[in-house]
Amino acid sequence: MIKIDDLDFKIENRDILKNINLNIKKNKFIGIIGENGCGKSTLLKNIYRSYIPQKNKIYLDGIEINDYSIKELSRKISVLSQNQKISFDFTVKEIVEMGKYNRSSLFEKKNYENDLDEALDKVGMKHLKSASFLTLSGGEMQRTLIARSIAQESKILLLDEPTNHLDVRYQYQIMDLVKKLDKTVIAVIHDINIASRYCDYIFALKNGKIEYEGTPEEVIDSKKIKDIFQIEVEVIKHPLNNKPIVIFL
Ligand SMILES: Nc1ncnc2c1ncn2[C@@H]1O[C@H](COP(=O)(O)OP(=O)(O)OP(=O)(O)O)[C@@H](O)[C@H]1O
Repeated sequence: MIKIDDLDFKIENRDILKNINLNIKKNKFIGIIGENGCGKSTLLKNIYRSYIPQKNKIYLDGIEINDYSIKELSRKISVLSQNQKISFDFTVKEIVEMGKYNRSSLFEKKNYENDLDEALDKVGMKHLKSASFLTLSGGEMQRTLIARSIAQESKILLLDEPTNHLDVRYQYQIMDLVKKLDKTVIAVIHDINIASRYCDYIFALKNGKIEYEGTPEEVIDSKKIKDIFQIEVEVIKHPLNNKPIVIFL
């Protein structure tokens, strides 16, 4: 579904990403972990074309991403980024409606209202659909933005720190919700235990390179975590789901 061949990316002559190779299959939940500044957001930005790769090396369904129009790309990919600031006083429903701008034909508009309600229902926000977005709590805002990406009907969801600023309950609620969406997800995740619980496959970046990749069981290992984050940890198995969990020493 998404294939990246030997991507390098420079900003102001500095190598930010080096020799990135990824091959992401449909409906997999992919995590990207790594220390601050190692290039995680830059990698996502290359995928959603906020940065234009300096060489054509990112393919979506076999087609180089620069060959898609913006509208075509927005039908394929939705993005929840770290700095998505909405300063105008839109209602929750209006925010979700923005996800629909890429569906403009009369045929596609037929179920418009239903689709909006369904998206809001999925994230438990239907009762707040007339509320002002700016008055929502952080968790409600995040859920509204997820409803917008549901309305967008894209098959791929890119998330840059989706649990940022959320309390523990919302962190798990949002991740549970995303996991159930039946989409291909690529998420930058800071919390290693959350990455372990939700990801099918993890890429660990170090200085702009993929240092380790594999299932959570393969990547979340005390030596590898020390190498990536320079911290001492012990890795044990979660008593209920058997996933690796990190205990900070
Ligand atoms: N527009 C830019 N101009 C200059 N440098 C940039 C720009 N965008 C990113 N960088 C640099 O590229 C490096 C990688 O940044 P990036 O945001 O991808 O890291 P990250 O792994 O997502 O970090 P964090 O975990 O802190 O969000 C950093 O050193 C950053 O300062």
